[in-house]
Amino acid sequence: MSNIPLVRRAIAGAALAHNSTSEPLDGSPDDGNRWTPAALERAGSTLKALNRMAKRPPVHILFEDLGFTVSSGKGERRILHSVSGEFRSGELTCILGPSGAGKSTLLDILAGYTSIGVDGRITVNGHARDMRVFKKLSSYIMQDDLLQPRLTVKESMMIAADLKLGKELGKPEKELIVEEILQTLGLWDHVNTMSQNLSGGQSKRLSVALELVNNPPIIFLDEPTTGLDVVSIRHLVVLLRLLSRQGRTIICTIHQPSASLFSLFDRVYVLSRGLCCYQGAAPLLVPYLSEIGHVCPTTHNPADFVLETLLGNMDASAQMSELCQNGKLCRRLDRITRDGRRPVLHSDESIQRIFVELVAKEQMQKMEFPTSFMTQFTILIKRMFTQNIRNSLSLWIQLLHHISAAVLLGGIFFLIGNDGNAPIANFKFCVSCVVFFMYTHIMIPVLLFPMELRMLRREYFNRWYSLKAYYAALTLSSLPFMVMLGILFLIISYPMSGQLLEWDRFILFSISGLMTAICSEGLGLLVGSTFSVTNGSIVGPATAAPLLALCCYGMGFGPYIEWIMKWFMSLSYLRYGLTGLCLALYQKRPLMDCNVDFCLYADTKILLRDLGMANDNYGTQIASLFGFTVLYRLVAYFMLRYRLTTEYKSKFMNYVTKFLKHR
Ligand SMILES: Nc1ncnc2c1ncn2[C@@H]1O[C@H](COP(=O)(O)OP(=O)(O)OP(=O)(O)O)[C@@H](O)[C@H]1O
Repeated sequence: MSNIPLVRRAIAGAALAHNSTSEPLDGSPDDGNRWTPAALERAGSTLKALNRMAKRPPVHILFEDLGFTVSSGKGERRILHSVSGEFRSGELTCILGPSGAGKSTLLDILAGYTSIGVDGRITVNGHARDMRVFKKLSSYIMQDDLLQPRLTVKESMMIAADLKLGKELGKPEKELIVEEILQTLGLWDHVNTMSQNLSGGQSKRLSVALELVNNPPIIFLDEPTTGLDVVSIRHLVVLLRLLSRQGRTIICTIHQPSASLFSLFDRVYVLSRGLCCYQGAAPLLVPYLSEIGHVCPTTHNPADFVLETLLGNMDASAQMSELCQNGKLCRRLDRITRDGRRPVLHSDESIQRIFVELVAKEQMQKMEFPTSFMTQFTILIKRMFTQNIRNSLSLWIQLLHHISAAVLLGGIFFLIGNDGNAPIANFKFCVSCVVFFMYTHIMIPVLLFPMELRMLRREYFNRWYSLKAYYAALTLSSLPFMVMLGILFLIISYPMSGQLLEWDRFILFSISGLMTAICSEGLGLLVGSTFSVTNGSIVGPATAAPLLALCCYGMGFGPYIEWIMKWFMSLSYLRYGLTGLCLALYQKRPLMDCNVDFCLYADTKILLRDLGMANDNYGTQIASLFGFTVLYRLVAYFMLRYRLTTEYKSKFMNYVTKFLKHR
């Protein structure tokens, strides 16, 4: 039996009880009436499903002299100035600071999201951070709520569970975990709501919920409370605190926590102007400030006070940073915390031993992701199909676009297909078909993929699936729609334009047209995965235009095309598409009808000669189109990999730096 209502009541009770008290900031004894950490821990024991999963070792993160520099045309700019600090398991830490202080930057670096321009040391349980292992242990909940718009809350959660938990748990257990998380975050009433219809706060909660599914030992959250109402904020922070009590290391940035919220955090890391101004127990922030002459009035929220102090006094950041040695003093400050306030889960030595064993185990494991390639591929292709089918407006637009374009082309080139006096017009029909397939399929990924890329970045970074599985699913998911709509276009335009009604010609014509479409989508994907929407919408057509010009070059003087132009034309995949279409229509064909005295091109051999296609072979055209498709998709894959993988970026930057140094 599910104990979900109990969970929700327990957490809500703990949060409300806390809300209704005016407990001192250094914590309160558990007197039975007021909220205390112990009361929260009792509530935590009701998180049965999540508790059952908490088997992984605690993780301590230590960073020393961490710096971050960005380079721009105007020179270098230092964002983080050699900050140090420590985040421990079993604690909920809040990174506080004025806007632009470097909070998100620090979180990005600690989570491994940013690695270029970073200097300093990061150790995990006393060992240099191994990103391969670290990524398996951590989740990063980013500021943007990037959700699959046409999936319901429950569907999104179950997909996350299937991808992140694999076969570790059965469907009933996964459902229980999903229900528990959704109940806890107040989303249970919206399980059947499409993500695109959720409010801002609900979307935020769902993006947090998705990353909690596998209950990772380290959770980074960038501004998780943005857009939430006070009650939801409290529920979320209470949940995070409960999770930390199970031995997790939870670090989040929060803009301006209220006083009661502030007291829920175990530790605070204050950043200002890229300097660490305080790191230590949350209750000790006020005494620390008063020791250095900034006395916080009793009625004041300590979080507001420290921000006001840092913003109001230009020297305060430097003064405070110097006092805490830019974060190096954190351990000493920590020891000042009175016994019993913070649960000590393991000694450092035992943690290190367990961790070494875990790292060795993880490194031995060949499987980098919780599920196999096939499982990821199946889940992802199902998700993509579901999303495509549910986007009915887009399907209707595409259907209308294909039908109207087919009718328009059929009308313009009406019944000219067998007219020996109008072969050039029929050639234009073939060019129009190439243009139609090209622009339709280049522009869709150019405009849509950059948006999808942001979602992919989040899921890929959090190791939901491999890029290969995603890319295979992406490549195949659009194929059925493309083929069906393309055939619909051809079924209308081919007979309307009066082409020979022979099945083999129609099939060859369709294959050439559809291969042009598939190849164009590959090129669109390459542009979409390399450029933003704005730049891509310029680069896409700008790339297509010369390819198009090259594909029609030589019309009327085929045998006299210069060798250099022939070479350039061979670089345009559209030339192969167009030649394929022309060969399908004109090869091995009887004389065309001629209603005037003389039709030069009634013999289609002469037409093919003057188009420069006399010596071309249909199979070669299709093979070349296939080759270009593979090439574009491979380059798009590597571009995507380069953009998503920080390791690739750092390796590339290292090579560049070495190269420049040795010159
Ligand atoms: N890649 C970058 N290039 C140039 N400047 C950057 C880059 N990354 C961060 N910055 C700058 O570093 C500073 C800190 O940015 P960051 O996003 O970490 O601030 P923050 O403390 O999270 O602010 P907020 O609370 O407003 O989100 C900002 O001034 C930002 O413009």
